[in-house]
Amino acid sequence: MSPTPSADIALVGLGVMGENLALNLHRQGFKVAGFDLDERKRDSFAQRTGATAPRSLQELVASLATPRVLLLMVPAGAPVDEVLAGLRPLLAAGDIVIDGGNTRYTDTQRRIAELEGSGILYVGAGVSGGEEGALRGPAIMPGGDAQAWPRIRPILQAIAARADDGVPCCDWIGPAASGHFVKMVHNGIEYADMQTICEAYFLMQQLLGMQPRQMAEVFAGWGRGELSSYLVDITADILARVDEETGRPLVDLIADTAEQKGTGKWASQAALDLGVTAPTIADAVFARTVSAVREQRVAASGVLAGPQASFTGDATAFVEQVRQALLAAKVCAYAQGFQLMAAADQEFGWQLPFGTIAGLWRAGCIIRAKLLEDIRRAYARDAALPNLLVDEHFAQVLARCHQSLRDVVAAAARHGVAVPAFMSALAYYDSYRSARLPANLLQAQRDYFGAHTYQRLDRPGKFHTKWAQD
Ligand SMILES: NC(=O)C1=CN([C@@H]2O[C@H](COP(=O)(O)OP(=O)(O)OC[C@H]3O[C@@H](n4cnc5c(N)ncnc54)[C@H](OP(=O)(O)O)[C@@H]3O)[C@@H](O)[C@H]2O)C=CC1
Ligand SMILES: O=C(CO)[C@H](O)[C@H](O)COP(=O)(O)O
Repeated sequence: MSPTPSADIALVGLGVMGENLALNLHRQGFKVAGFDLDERKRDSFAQRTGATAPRSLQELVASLATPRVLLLMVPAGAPVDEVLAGLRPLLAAGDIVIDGGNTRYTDTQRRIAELEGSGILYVGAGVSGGEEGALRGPAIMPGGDAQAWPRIRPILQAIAARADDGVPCCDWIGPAASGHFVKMVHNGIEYADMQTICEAYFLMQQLLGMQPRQMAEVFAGWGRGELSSYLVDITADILARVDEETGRPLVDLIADTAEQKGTGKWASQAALDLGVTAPTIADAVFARTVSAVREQRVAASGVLAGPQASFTGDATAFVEQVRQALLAAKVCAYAQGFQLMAAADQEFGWQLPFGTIAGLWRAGCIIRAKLLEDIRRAYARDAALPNLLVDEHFAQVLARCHQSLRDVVAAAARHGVAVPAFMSALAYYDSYRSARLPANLLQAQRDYFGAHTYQRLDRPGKFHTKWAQD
């Protein structure tokens, strides 16, 4: 006789995230079963967790208590479709499938449509925190079929990180693909956060000639103040690390060619599709793409002219300006990310809980930062905030820091140091605070060559001018 199905949850995909989430679930007292195509991963999982690791999806499903809960942690794209195709004939109405990978939200929309009528409850859940977060407590952003939430809530909230006030970093995001959309925006902000930190490092290195060890101390100091965040902390650690073989700072030995898996690009594409201004997120993606053409850059560095100036100012004062510039740019990037979510909210009618989202990003995830508590408070003051920049707290932060952002961007331009994310954050700030922009001339140009019409400030309606004089 086969044993009574009793596992609380099945993990499909026992790689970096899957295995660590399984260990986390096991530690929290849940009975876990796991499956991976790779036999060695199944064996390692069974050894580390003491849980069952059946050899087929059929046996996996048979080991689960009903209604069944399955968490997919396979690579985004075709593997998710493959697993779903294998699972579908094995599942019944009321069973819950959670895709915890970095799935593009449009794929989640498609899969929800494909499962319609099956009774299977589908959840797209963004998970952030990397290997360590998966093991100790990630931030989790589930969205999809709300009927699944009462059943999966105790499981997901038990394994999630907790913010300082004890609130779990996992809450219901909304219907359809909202969970994966929010995770995509998280990653877009992550790209911008990482790029602005890299630009701060680059400026201190290129203009002030600072060594990684000195910059490690600077970042460690910043991490104790208003820039307190996981990414600043790990930057300090990285800069302090010495290569054992050569005795040199390890960071100096790492090739300056960035890779990417696509979530930042998707966030930028979504911004373009939804008509949202998110230049700092997009520039963070472009900063990776230009870094990747290293051979061309090396060749161009011997051909193309740039300024010869060397830095002559007060180094200590400049480091403080860079800190303020980093804070200002960070606020601009978060403002863009929240604008992107607001536009999706309008488009799809998701009713996204912006304050809750900021709250659950306070711990566990890669962008966790002190600033997120301020964002949570901003949305508590005004749930319909048109832009984070106009919240009273953040308007004051920008009032205090925008001049440093200007000075740093100007210094970078004068010395020929590329800081695309700082520059686009400043342009974003200045564009958003400008009551008048030159789009009046642009509209006239469109009307001139294409009779596209324009609107006037002094009366309603659409107008066309016959611009060319005979
Ligand atoms: N790593 C990270 O820091 C984070 C990753 N994510 C996301 O989580 C998901 C998983 O990532 P990660 O754990 O890093 O990836 P890994 O590649 O480490 O693990 C994925 C696992 O899924 C297995 N797999 C692939 N296809 C199937 C299938 N059809 N059936 C069963 N198992 C399968 C793979 O096996 P094999 O290797 O043999 O193909 C592999 O063991 C991705 O969407 C990723 O973007 C999200 C947050 C952070
Ligand atoms: O989702 C994550 C964290 O939240 C991953 O770390 C992210 O996918 C890394 O992205 P990339 O490889 O494009 O830098």
